[in-house]
Amino acid sequence: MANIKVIVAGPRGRMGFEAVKLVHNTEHFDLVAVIDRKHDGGNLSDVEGFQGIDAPIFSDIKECFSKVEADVLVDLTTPEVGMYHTETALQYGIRPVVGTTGFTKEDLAKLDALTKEKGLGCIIAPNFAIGAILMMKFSQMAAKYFKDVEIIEMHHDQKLDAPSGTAAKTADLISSVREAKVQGHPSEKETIPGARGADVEGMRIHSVRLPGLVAHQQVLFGSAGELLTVRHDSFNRGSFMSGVKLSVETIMNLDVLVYGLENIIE
Ligand SMILES: NC(=O)C1=CN([C@@H]2O[C@H](COP(=O)(O)OP(=O)(O)OC[C@H]3O[C@@H](n4cnc5c(N)ncnc54)[C@H](OP(=O)(O)O)[C@@H]3O)[C@@H](O)[C@H]2O)C=CC1
Ligand SMILES: O=C(O)C1=N[C@H](C(=O)O)C[C@H](O)C1
Repeated sequence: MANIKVIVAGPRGRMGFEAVKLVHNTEHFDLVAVIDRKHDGGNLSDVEGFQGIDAPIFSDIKECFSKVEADVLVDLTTPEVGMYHTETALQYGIRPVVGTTGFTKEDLAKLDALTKEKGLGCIIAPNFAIGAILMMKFSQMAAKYFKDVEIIEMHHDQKLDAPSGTAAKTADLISSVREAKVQGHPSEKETIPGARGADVEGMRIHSVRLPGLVAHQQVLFGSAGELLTVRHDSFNRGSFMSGVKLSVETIMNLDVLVYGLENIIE
């Protein structure tokens, strides 16, 4: 079988850097280009940290798709840019694997429609780490028995979106089995706005941002006389790479939108 031709958007970023190395080091993947707004027209091998990794650099994604033959775009940028890149990839017949978070429900609906129209696979992965997928699945299982849930997600202080994509997806999975319930005292009042966190059908999400953190989440389930905590920690970005690899391989056989790796992990 031919190698899978991959473009990475955001190569100098914390995730993009790891993804470039993954693609470069995977025998059946070829890194055919990168999207980087700061080095248009150059070659990645001339950019600090990428010595020996040969790939043309484009700042304009449409120019890149017009000139380079590719199968998959791996996007690791920002919410607005990521949405534009994903839509453009689908328009050009290229399958997007999107790690970028911060997409709204409307964005997801738009991409679902576009994926169907084009008959192309698209993976939106709020979290690529296997442990994080299990943490979300275990939380979904627990929510069937515990209706009172608080999600605490904790990230580095350079993160742009809140809540995290993982927390939003966890809330989604929990909502699918939990009847909406207003938690806490019915008459509770916030004397400082935001004290009780974001409200998703009565469950609460709290976003912590601190230097030193990478990506962490705990889901607390409370009931009379007991507390269940489900927790996951990513200590480095290497933790996400097996999920990126699996996504690039799997997307070649998909023709629908997949939101969350729990849908493709056996
Ligand atoms: N799904 C998952 O498992 C994970 C997802 N993420 C998500 O991945 C995304 C990237 O995270 P992270 O690597 O930490 O972020 P970084 O800020 O380290 O990297 C973002 C990259 O996007 C680039 N970028 C920003 N704006 C543009 C633009 N207009 N055009 C082209 N490139 C642009 C930046 O380049 P420049 O230097 O020029 O600004 C930078 O290289 C985030 O949305 C994050 O939430 C993160 C970890 C795991
Ligand atoms: O920005 C990050 O770092 C991460 N973003 C993703 C998210 O928003 O859930 C995945 C992981 O938590 C790291």
